[in-house]
Amino acid sequence: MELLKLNQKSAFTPTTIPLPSSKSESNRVLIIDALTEGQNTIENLAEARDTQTMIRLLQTNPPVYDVLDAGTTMRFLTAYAAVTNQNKVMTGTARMCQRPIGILVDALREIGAEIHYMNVEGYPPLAVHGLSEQTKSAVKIRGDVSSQYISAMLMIAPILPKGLEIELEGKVGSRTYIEMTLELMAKFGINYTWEKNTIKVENQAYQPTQFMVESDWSGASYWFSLLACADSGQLFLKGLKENSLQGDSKVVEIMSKLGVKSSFQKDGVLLEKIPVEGLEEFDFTHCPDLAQTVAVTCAIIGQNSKFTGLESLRIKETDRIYALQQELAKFNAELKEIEPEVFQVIPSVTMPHEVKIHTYDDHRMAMAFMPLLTKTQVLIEDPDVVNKSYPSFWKHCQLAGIDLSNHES
Ligand SMILES: O=C(O)C1=C[C@@H](OP(=O)(O)O)[C@@H](O)[C@H](O)C1
Ligand SMILES: C=C(OP(=O)(O)O)C(=O)O
Repeated sequence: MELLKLNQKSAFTPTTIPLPSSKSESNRVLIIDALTEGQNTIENLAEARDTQTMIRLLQTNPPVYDVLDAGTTMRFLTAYAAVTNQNKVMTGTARMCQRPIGILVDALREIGAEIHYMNVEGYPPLAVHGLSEQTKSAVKIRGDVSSQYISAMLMIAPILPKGLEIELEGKVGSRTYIEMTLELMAKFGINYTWEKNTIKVENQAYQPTQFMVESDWSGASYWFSLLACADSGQLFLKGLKENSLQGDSKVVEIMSKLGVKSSFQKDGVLLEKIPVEGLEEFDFTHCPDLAQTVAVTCAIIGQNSKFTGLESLRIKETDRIYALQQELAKFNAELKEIEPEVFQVIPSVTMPHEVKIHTYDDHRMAMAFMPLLTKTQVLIEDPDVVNKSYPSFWKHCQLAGIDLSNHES
């Protein structure tokens, strides 16, 4: 077992963290680019494995699209393969084949795509046989499982001869990601309407565009957390904008209550340590990728808090609720379900001299627990797991002055 040892450190001198680019923005513009007739200029695509996998699959066009563990790549490429009328097998890691896709497959079948399950009904692997004729121009999609199904359908909508009307059914989670999809489509010349629960996109052409991918706010969240947990310090996060397309920019507001002040500058944001105001209730419905960061922060800084909107965490890279519960317990903190789907973070009161974090094939488990090094020595199992979204994460930790080394198990 590969282990990374992070030595305890609680003060940070001002440092600039370059940050990776957003994989969510990158994976959307890559699909839009593939659907555009004409030349786009896209700058700053993400180094994330999820994005590099998408680039490789689009460029090499193999008969089997193996997306590894990338949810957006699986969902977006399934819709892309259908609308471009291709025969493709869609597959991924064992975990990817346990992440549901039935809602997207149903929607694609409704508009005329031919798709078969190759193993278990509702889950990858899939055999996509394209969409030769659009049979319907309106679909209903439930919004409470994954917004990625809706984003996937929206991006192919302008290409469909009859356009597409999507009625969102029930509670809509990760709404900010649907907004990101539509705002990006608009930047590439697409008109749409979104009234109440119905989004409508007519048949129209994407326009060649110049686009620069922003830095990744989900990746930025770990640096906010580090400062929230530290005794003192300042960090400058490069390439973030105040008016972001990414819903995870909500971390600014959340962390302002947990001891981090953000000041936007021309080319990024300056983080400074301030007194904790305390916020007792957090709803992660629209920013699920921030939940682990904030849970660990609250557990470390002694902030007893209530968490809701965690439902989708169970079907991500791992069951993130279970994973958090197991790993928080290692330093005597808890994520306790106090009523159905309502959780309480009960902070740590005694800290062991060393904590070994298991990462469950989930990049966010490794990164979210890094700030624990402000209180004790930390060992991270399988540190390369960060490559999914943030391959330079440990290098950036070193830039921040963190002493880390490989450790024999
Ligand atoms: O569309 C996207 O880029 C994403 C949407 C979210 O997933 P869900 O919609 O499944 O919550 C998020 O968790 C994921 O990391 C990226
Ligand atoms: C859930 C995530 O990604 P995906 O669903 O695209 O695999 C994530 O990056 O935290």
